[in-house]
Amino acid sequence: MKIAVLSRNSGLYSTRRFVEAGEKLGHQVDVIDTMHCYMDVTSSRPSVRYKGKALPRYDAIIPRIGASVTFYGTSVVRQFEMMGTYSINESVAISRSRDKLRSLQLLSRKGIGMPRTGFANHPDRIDDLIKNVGGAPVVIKLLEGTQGIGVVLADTAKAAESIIEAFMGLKASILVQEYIEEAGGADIRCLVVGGKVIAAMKRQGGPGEFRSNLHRGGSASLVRLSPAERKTAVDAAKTMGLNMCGVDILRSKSGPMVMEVNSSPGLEGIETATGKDIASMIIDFIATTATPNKTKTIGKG
Ligand SMILES: Nc1ncnc2c1ncn2[C@@H]1O[C@H](COP(=O)(O)OP(=O)(O)OP(=O)(O)O)[C@@H](O)[C@H]1O
Ligand SMILES: [Mg+2]
Ligand SMILES: [Mg+2]
Repeated sequence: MKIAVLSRNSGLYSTRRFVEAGEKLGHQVDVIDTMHCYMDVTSSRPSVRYKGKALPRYDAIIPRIGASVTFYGTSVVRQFEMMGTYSINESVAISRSRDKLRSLQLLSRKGIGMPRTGFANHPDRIDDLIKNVGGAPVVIKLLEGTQGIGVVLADTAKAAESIIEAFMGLKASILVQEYIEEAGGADIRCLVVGGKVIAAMKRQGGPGEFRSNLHRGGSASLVRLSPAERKTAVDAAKTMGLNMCGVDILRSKSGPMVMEVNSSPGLEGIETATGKDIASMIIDFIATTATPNKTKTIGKG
């Protein structure tokens, strides 16, 4: 097969691993810089142009769309879909999961466990917003944050109000969430591919840190999932319509709670923690699933 990895940087661990694994399995794998693709969207024979030439026909693409380039990146994926190229994750599903508001609304509608969450743009009654998710302590998150930046734990209602006011002053959209203390500064990353959890790891924050992000000094280890956790991860992936994703779960007193679903999950942490060749498992999934001109929208909303 001819596979393209849409990635801004061919030196990234995950990108390199897809190329390595694909070539080992006998496929041709090219890395295409998403942001350098351009296209004639009105042509009756859609194509993607790159560095002065039309790209050859690929059987499948693996989009690795960073959060900051979601808008343009998904439009490039859409163009490939119009050409009949199979994308492991569809453009609509990527957009859906990127929008935290939209994805939490959809997950909640499907009855998937999640921390009580309030969204606000500019509430007149911040005290009510906090009370509505069960009162302090609460976690306040910037809608656009990643790597744990912009995620704050407020111990008291007073602290929460000041933090929310500060974010509002910066015109940032925020989310206020019940703090799941019993998670103990850890979360579980479940890697779902083709409706199955193919790998999972526990990430534990450093001492005194409630955020488990590896970028914030967290450490990863192997974990055994309960059947309920496995089901939650698979249901979340299905709700988002993603064939490949990382589902982040908190272990709470009332069962697994989904925090977010990531459509471009990194491979380094999870391959290291589990010792599995995950890149090859993903390439294998593509090789058995990719059918030309069969891009269909899975998931709703
Ligand atoms: N409601 C909560 N209760 C307890 N811990 C939480 C809660 N929300 C987040 N955390 C902790 O903070 C970390 C960062 O939060 P979250 O994943 O929402 O932020 P992010 O900036 O989107 O990170 P990412 O890089 O994973 O996208 C989580 O991995 C988890 O350990
Ligand atoms: Mg995130
Ligand atoms: Mg996270």
